[in-house]
Amino acid sequence: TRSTRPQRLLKAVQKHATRGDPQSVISAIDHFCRHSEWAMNVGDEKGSILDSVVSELNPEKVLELGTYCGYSTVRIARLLPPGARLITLEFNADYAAIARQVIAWAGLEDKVQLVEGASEDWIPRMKEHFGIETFDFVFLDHWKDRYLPDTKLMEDCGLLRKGTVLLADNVICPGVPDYLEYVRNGLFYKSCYFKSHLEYTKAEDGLEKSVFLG
Ligand SMILES: Cc1ncnc2c1ncn2[C@@H]1O[C@H](/C=C/CNC(=O)c2cc(-c3ccc(F)cc3)cc(O)c2O)[C@@H](O)[C@H]1O
Ligand SMILES: [Mg+2]
Repeated sequence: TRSTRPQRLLKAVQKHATRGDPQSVISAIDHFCRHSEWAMNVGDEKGSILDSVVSELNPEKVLELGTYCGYSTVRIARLLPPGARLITLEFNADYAAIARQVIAWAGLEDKVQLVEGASEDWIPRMKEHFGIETFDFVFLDHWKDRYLPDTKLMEDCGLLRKGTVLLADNVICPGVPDYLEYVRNGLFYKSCYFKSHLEYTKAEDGLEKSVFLG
């Protein structure tokens, strides 16, 4: 049977990227998505904004919601200091299998824990299962109607502390209106918008950075 797009993306990584070199993995995926097949990775333009937020924050404990093929997982993990940990949640077994191989090709498996399952099932288990008290940084890039309920769930589970940074992809395209209203007009966050473009296109999109006020 015909291969899937994530499988073809992984093949492109294995063909063009150097094992143990995260930047070459990122470049191989961006080239594949720009010149062969579009895929819903955060991409190079928004990825540079993601890089600057992570580099400035130097987080120890990171949570990613929605691994997909592991592109943003590699972007974030490559910037983390030794001993820092990234937990990424992915409930599609096929995507998780591809992402594990992409993360391994980049040589970042020691910094990353890919958990196969739904965010709403695993967010409440972060403390007892992973020994996580609070997260320093959360990247939201899963189903767009899950951003707001999962943010409220993280609050309720005490996983956010004063200064925790949430960075949300796709706040314009496809858009997350309920989440935006909550972090911009609610009382719990200081929020700002980073205008950019939808990955590999000229359409507008952007990232919303929201700092939890505790
Ligand atoms: C509750 C739960 N738990 C665990 N994993 C979960 C989960 N909910 C979803 N996932 C996982 O995360 C990824 C899903 C990503 C959803 N992203 C998008 O839909 C998306 C779409 C576009 C887009 C823009 C314009 C278009 F014309 C078409 C598509 C761009 C993007 O950047 C996107 O992120 C995917 O790997 C899914 O299995
Ligand atoms: Mg996205």
